[in-house]
Amino acid sequence: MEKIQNYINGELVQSISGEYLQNINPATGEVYSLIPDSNADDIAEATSSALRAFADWSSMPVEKRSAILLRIADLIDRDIDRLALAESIDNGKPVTLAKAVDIPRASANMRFYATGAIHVSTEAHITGIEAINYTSKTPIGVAGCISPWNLPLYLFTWKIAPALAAGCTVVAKPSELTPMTAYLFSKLCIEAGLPQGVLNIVHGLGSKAGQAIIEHPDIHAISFTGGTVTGKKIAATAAPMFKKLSLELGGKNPNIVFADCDFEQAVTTSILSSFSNQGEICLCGSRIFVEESIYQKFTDEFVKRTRALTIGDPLLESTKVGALVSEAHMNKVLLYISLAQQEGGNVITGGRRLHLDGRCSNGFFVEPTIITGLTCECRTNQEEIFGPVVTITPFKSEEEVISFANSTAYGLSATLWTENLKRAHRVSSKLKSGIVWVNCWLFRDLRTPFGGMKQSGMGREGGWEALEFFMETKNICIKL
Ligand SMILES: NC(=O)C1=CN([C@@H]2O[C@H](COP(=O)(O)OP(=O)(O)OC[C@H]3O[C@@H](n4cnc5c(N)ncnc54)[C@H](O)[C@@H]3O)[C@@H](O)[C@H]2O)C=CC1
Ligand SMILES: O=C(O)/C=C/C=C(\O)C(=O)O
Repeated sequence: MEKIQNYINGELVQSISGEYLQNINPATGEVYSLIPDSNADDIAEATSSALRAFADWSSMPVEKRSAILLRIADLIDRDIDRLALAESIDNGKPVTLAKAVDIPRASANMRFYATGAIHVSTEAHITGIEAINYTSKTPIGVAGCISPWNLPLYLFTWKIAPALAAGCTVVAKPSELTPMTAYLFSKLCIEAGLPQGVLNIVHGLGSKAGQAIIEHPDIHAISFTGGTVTGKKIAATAAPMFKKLSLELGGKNPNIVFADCDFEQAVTTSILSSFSNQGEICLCGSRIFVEESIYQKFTDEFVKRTRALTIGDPLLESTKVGALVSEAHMNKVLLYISLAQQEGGNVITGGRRLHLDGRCSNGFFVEPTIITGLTCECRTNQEEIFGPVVTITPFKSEEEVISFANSTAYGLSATLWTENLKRAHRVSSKLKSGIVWVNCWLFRDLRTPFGGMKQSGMGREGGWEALEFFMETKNICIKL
């Protein structure tokens, strides 16, 4: 059985304790590899290695740093089939999705920041004839990057690329549920000639290895994507240490469909925003609000197309919905479906675990599920489920749907469907979300600020904001 290894000081090594955790294929329920069960000792070693590497990496000409990161991007592209297969086996997502979205985005992340860093510029402020102020931006030091299991290599690279491009060295921890592509990535870093210690990848549990990253006094910036509960815990540890924090947390995103929308586009994209990646994307539109006059028409069509989705073996080309990431997560999703029924909801399609035939008979599959008849205040409509479960609720007016949309503790993204430009602009301005998509969903431009309001997090990723996050700003005032 394959044993995943940590990547510390440029080498692949086992954890200091020599202990391993089991890695399960969620489509079959079988253990298929082992993960180092790393602890604070491994994090200490990784951090020492990152500290040693910092002087050379941060002072290397940015063009040279960029060339190394571009080589890594090229190697991701070269290995796309292998990485997509590994991602699908580790996470349960359809291999077609991993190949079309996850892996191309991982190389795009590397390329975007490798080239972006070359164009960083700083400001000068001329204070009359008396002084010149200029601002320098320098890498903050060792950064800690902690990524989740839903978009494993996609979000892992989304954090480490800006950190490395900015000149930081990194201690990173991928999710213990999906460690495989980060492990394969460490081999690509060695092949690309990334200097030793610049990136260190330590595998293991969040409560042990992850927590040790947050607590380590020589790690000055933490970039985290994951659940809001974990984000709060991280903030509680890191804030008194005055660490810089970027937290990209959960969502309970509204998908608002006005009667004047392009109906076909709204339904087609709503299927994607509800059930892509088994609904395990923090941007999924899990609360669908439909204007009363088209509520029945929308619901009928949406149900029809949901029932047509092929749930199956993630390795088959025909599969549109794969397995949920773990048995525990599947049980959480099923529990929310029961809760919805207790709260008076009608499950109008889906609602059950699926046992497929053949090799996937013990996999963690849940039918795409649509629930109606719930109030906005109930727990089903307030808490993040993070699975293939959506609710549909009718609304009467713009004011009403804005209050429905803003009624949760989250504020990550919102989608709205209307052909009326003025309405699109007016409603967007009133939505308390970090991201608003009008007549589209998850249409990404990596230059744009990405992140949430309220309990969806703090800080923004993407574009210059992510590069700046990993830098320290200094103003130098010269009296003339
Ligand atoms: N992108 C997102 O918005 C995500 C949201 N979630 C939400 O969170 C819920 C719980 O999922 P989990 O797997 O438990 O996610 P999590 O938020 O606990 O895990 C994300 C990452 O944080 C690490 N981690 C956990 N505890 C830590 C700690 N104390 N210090 C440092 N790192 C720590 C994990 O090892 C993993 O690498 C999901 O059901 C979903 O609702 C989960 C994953 C991604
Ligand atoms: O950067 C993106 O395009 C998407 C990010 C998605 C997440 O952060 C998530 O699902 O956690």
